[in-house]
Amino acid sequence: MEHQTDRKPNFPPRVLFFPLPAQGHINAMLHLAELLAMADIDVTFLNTDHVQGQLQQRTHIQAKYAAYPGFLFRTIPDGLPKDEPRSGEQSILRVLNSMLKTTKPILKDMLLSGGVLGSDRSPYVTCIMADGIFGSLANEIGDELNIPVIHFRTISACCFWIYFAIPDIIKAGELPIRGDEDMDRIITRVPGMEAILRCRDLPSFAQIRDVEDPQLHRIVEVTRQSARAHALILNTFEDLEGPILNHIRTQCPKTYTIGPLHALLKHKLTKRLSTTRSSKSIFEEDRSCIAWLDSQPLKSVIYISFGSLTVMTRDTLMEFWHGLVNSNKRFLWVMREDMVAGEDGEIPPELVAATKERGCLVGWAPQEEVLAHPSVGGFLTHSGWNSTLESIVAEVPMICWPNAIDQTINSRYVGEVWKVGMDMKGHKCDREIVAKMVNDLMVEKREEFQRCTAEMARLAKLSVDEGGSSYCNLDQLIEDLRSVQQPGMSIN
Ligand SMILES: O=c1ccn([C@@H]2O[C@H](COP(=O)(O)OP(=O)(O)O[C@H]3O[C@H](CO)[C@@H](O)[C@H](O)[C@H]3O)[C@@H](O)[C@H]2O)c(=O)[nH]1
Ligand SMILES: C[C@H]1CC[C@@H]2C(C(=O)O)=CO[C@@H](O)[C@@H]21
Repeated sequence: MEHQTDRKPNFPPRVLFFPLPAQGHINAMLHLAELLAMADIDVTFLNTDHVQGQLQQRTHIQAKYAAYPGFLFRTIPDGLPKDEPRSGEQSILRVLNSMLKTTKPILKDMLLSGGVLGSDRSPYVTCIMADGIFGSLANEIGDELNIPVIHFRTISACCFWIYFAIPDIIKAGELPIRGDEDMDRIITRVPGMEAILRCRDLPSFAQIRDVEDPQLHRIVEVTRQSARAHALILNTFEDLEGPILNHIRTQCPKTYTIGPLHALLKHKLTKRLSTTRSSKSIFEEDRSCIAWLDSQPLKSVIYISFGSLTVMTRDTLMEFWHGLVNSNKRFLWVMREDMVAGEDGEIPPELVAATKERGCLVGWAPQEEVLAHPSVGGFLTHSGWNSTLESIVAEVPMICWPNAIDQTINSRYVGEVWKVGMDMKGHKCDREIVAKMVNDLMVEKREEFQRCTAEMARLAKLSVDEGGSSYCNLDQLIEDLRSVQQPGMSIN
């Protein structure tokens, strides 16, 4: 069989997407993959066997993307036994570590075997679009096979930049954190964030008590690898994170900001008069909540979702529930079946019963549609990056209950910089606080937030409209992908 490395030039470009197998990563990368497909760039979307199985079971993804002639799904093992649990934050770290150990030779083999990742019209991968968290692995493969690599990091620019700055923070003696009483100390060594960043706002992996922490060092290393990539893509927009992006570009000059990607995709699909929406979720979407929302008054409902990975104790869940009930507001709550930790994880039946009056519980919602619904007036969120962007676009103010990863810094920016919501971090998560914050968001401070959410939503929409920064950056990225050096001229 012909090798990728033996190939003759002049085939059309084909971009290989390689996301971390987690919902927030798959969503963002599928949005971009579709945008490229719309621009006649062929795409191979590489999912793990496990994720592709879930998507096939719960969505019409294969049929939907078959509408794009050069769009292929391919799969790769994640290296874990078939029956190993893969839900929740700890599990995704296990999956990540397993893939970092096992994937490289398999992926390299796939790339070397002509046609495995391509089709007749474009048999060879001309660019690897790797999730930034796979950045080191992807750079190694790119170097060895002479294929350009672009990193798509699905977190906020703020979080990316903090990881980049960690060695300087440590050198300046501002890390480690020295106990709980240290959490309000300001970290001054991140350029562009000199006065805003407290220890408690650092990404969770950076809230270390030991500077040798191996997990943090792996994340810092992978982040710094983006400076070696052909380009870096961030799902953000200039008017949101401009000052930080200027700093990032001192290290990663070719940084494309093309977000909010879901809004850019929607804009382009609408222009094509193609507005049918379909699920991309590895969870079973329950659309009954849309009918429920249809029967609620304007902006009366608070929507609650903690994303695809958050796990909480039953006690925390009960505090949220009592707080919501005591707030007297209507609520729509996404309660994943794997969301409550421990064996006692079943949703309390009394919760389900009492909620019926003024609430609606679903296992997984069509979130973009929910946030855009006129009945929704607030969002209690874990501050995952996709949820944050979706809320900004929908002009819905947030209460942030960040749990881990980048959520701690995203929530700080939501509360203190963009002023489109309130940060619960640092407050005890009890029913009084929850009820008060819900009331503040939905009633007392509603008008105050409205001004900022309306302005930020306006800027987000401008960025994805024709001539806007993200719209133009996507065009440049497409040009770049069409012109990147054809691979396969040599094996290093
Ligand atoms: O009922 C639901 C709940 C969520 N979503 C969607 O699922 C995605 C969730 O993504 P995100 O908000 O980013 O949260 P996580 O699933 O927790 O994402 C992980 O990945 C993100 C991107 O790297 C990080 O920002 C988060 O911290 C990390 O937990 C969003 O697009 C939501 O619209 C639904 O469609 N239905
Ligand atoms: C499992 C988490 C490890 C870090 C990943 C990440 C990142 O890009 O830093 C973001 O979200 C999480 O899903 C990933």
